[in-house]
Amino acid sequence: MLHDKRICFIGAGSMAEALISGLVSKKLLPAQQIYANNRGNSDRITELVTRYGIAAPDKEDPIRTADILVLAMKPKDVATAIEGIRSFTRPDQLVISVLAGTSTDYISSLLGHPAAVIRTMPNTSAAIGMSATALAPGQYATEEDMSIATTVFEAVGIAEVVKEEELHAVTGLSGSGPAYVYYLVEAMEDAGRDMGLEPDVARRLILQTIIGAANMLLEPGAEPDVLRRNVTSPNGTTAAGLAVLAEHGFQEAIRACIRRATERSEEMGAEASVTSK
Ligand SMILES: NC(=O)C1=CN([C@@H]2O[C@H](COP(=O)(O)OP(=O)(O)OC[C@H]3O[C@@H](n4cnc5c(N)ncnc54)[C@H](OP(=O)(O)O)[C@@H]3O)[C@@H](O)[C@H]2O)C=CC1
Ligand SMILES: O=C(O)[C@@H]1CCC=N1
Repeated sequence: MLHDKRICFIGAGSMAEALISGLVSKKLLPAQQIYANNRGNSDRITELVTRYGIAAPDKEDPIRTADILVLAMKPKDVATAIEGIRSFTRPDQLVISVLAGTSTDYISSLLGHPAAVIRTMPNTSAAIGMSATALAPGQYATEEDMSIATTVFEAVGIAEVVKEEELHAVTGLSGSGPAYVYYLVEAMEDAGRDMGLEPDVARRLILQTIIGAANMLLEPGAEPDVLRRNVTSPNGTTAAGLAVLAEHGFQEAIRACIRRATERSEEMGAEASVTSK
């Protein structure tokens, strides 16, 4: 479906690289049909061209000729970025946004035409084909547009269709989510070091524990509270450890973290639209 399409990334940072890496390794379309541009860091573009074999830069042409534009700059930069490319865009292009907080209507208004915009929230695990992505169509996007966008994100992980207003919560949960897991690993590694374990041994044990637990949860009928109880022997080590987590407000901390990240997504969307005024 995408084999003859041209995709141009506007913004070439971490998220663009994760998607490019995933798309190229999954061979969803030839790497030479993928373009990336940014505000002006040409070394970064050269790095992506060399690393993934994507097409060499050409400032205006890929934007004019692309079938799909992927907006991948920070939300605060979207107005300036679109101002810079607006005259090269076409009304029939599909616009996929990965921007936190930023509404499809706002992007259409910046483009100045009823653009088919699909708002998405992937995560950086797209780089290894393991993103958890949610997508929502803007008011001018068709079913075919959604089908194309879903194909893109299914190539780099799983894709779930949600209502646009739910994307703030998705951002707090799974967009930012990899960072929470890395933070947990950092804390577990510190603890392992404190207990005298070799860091490389501790890392291997921690990662296999996380992978094993995630795979247990993927088994049919698995529930986290049941699995947790299965680990927790009465008066044993797990019960002792979990009691300390409860004393430190672990569950409340996680809920507050995701709530705050969700609110921040809402704030960033509002800030981006104020900046452009
Ligand atoms: N990082 C993540 O885990 C995730 C990020 N996102 C979203 O992805 C988007 C990008 O985030 P991330 O990749 O982390 O950010 P980065 O800071 O890594 O990259 C931002 C990119 O945008 C470019 N840019 C800035 N201004 C313009 C402009 N006017 N025209 C063209 N390009 C411009 C920058 O170019 P230059 O270097 O030249 O300044 C840079 O290439 C954000 O909106 C974020 O909400 C979504 C899901 C997960
Ligand atoms: O931190 C951020 O704002 C972006 C959005 C989700 C992950 N990173």
